[in-house]
Amino acid sequence: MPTGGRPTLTQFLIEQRRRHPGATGDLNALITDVSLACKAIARKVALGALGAPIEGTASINVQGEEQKPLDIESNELFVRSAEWDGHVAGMVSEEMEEVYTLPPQYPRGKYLLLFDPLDGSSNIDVNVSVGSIFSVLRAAVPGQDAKAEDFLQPGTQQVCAGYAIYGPTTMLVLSMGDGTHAFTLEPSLGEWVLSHRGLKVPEKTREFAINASNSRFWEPAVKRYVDECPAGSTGPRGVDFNMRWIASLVAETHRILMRGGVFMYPRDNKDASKPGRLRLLYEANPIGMLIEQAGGRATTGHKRILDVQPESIHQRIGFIFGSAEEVSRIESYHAEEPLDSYKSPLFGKRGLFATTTI
Ligand SMILES: O=P(O)(O)OC[C@H]1O[C@](O)(COP(=O)(O)O)[C@@H](O)[C@@H]1O
Ligand SMILES: [Mg+2]
Ligand SMILES: [Mg+2]
Repeated sequence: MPTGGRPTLTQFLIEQRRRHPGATGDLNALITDVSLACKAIARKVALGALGAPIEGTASINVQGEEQKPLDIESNELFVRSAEWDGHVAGMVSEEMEEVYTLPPQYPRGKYLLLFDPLDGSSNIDVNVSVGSIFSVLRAAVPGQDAKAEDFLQPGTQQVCAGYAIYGPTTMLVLSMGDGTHAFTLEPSLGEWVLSHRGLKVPEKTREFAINASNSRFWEPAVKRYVDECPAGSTGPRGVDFNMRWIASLVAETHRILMRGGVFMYPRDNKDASKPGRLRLLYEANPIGMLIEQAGGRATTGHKRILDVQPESIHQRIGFIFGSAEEVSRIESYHAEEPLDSYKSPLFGKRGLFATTTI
C-alpha cells in the first residue's frame, strides 16, 4: 500500500459504514465533499500572498467582522463542494447571513451542513495556522429545503464533526460519534491518510490558553482560575503553569487534542451584543464533540456545551474545553459563584441576560 499500510480517508469511511449495515453512504459522500473543499482551501492558504487577488479588499460579514477575500473563497469552496450531489438540505456558514438554499436543479438530501470555512483568518497575513470547522446534523424533512429553525439542534444531535488545520502539515480531524481520529494530507498522493486513530486528551494538564487582554470583562470564576495559574508553585495550586494563545481556535484545539491543555474564551461583558466570542453552531459544538469523543470536556462554565439549546444560527457563546480535570475545576468555580453574583449591567439581576442559564 503506498500509504505504508495506513487506511486513506475513503477506506476508513468504508470501514465505518460496514458497522452500520443500513447506512446509505450519504454521510460518507458528504464527508468526502467537505474533505475535498478542505484540500482546495489548503492549497489556497499555502499560496499566501501569491494566491490573493492583488487588490484584495476586505468587506464586513454578518458578524460585523472583517471578511477577507480568502474567507469568501473558502466559503464558496464549501458551498460548491457540498451543494450538488443530493446529500444536504441546506447549509449555514459564518460567512452567510441566512441559511443557504440549494439552487433548484440540485436534489435535496437528508443532512444539514454547518461550517466556519476559515477559522482564525486574522492570522493569515502573519502566516500562522488557520483551519476550517464543520458540523453535520440531520435534516428535519429529508428531501426538502431546510429552514433556519431546523439548524437549532443541541450539539448532542451532531452526526459528524470535524476540522481541517492548515499548518506545517495539513490535517483533517473527524468524529462520527465513535472516537476522534486524525488524517494527514499526503501531498504527493493528494490523499488524507489515517495518522492518529482514537485521539485521547490527557486528563491532567498544566497548560492554559486565554486572551488575557479581556480579563477585566470576565466572570469571577474565570478571573479566579486564571489568577491561580500564574501564581504557580507559590499560589493555591502549588504547581507551575504554562500559557499559550494562538488566536486560532483550530490550532488551539489541535494542540489540546495532541498534548492536553485547557482553552477558554469565556462569556464576558465586553460587548452587549456578543455574550462570548465564538459561535455555538459551527465552532463550539463541533469542537465540543471532538473533545468529548477524545475524553475531554467542553462547557460554557455553567453547562455542558453540547446540551445548550441554540436560539439563533449565528449565536455566540462562552466556551471552555480541554483536559477533563481542569475543565471540571473551572466548572466547580462557576458553580460556587451564583449566576447573578456577576456584577455586570448585562448579567446582573436586571441585566439584559439576567434570565439566561448558559
Ligand atoms: O482575536 P481574539 O480575541 O484573540 O480571538 C481569537 C478567536 O477568534 C477566532 O479567530 C474566531 O474565528 P474566525 O476567525 O472564524 O472569526 C478564533 O479562531 C479564535 O479563537
Ligand atoms: Mg472561527
Ligand atoms: Mg471564520
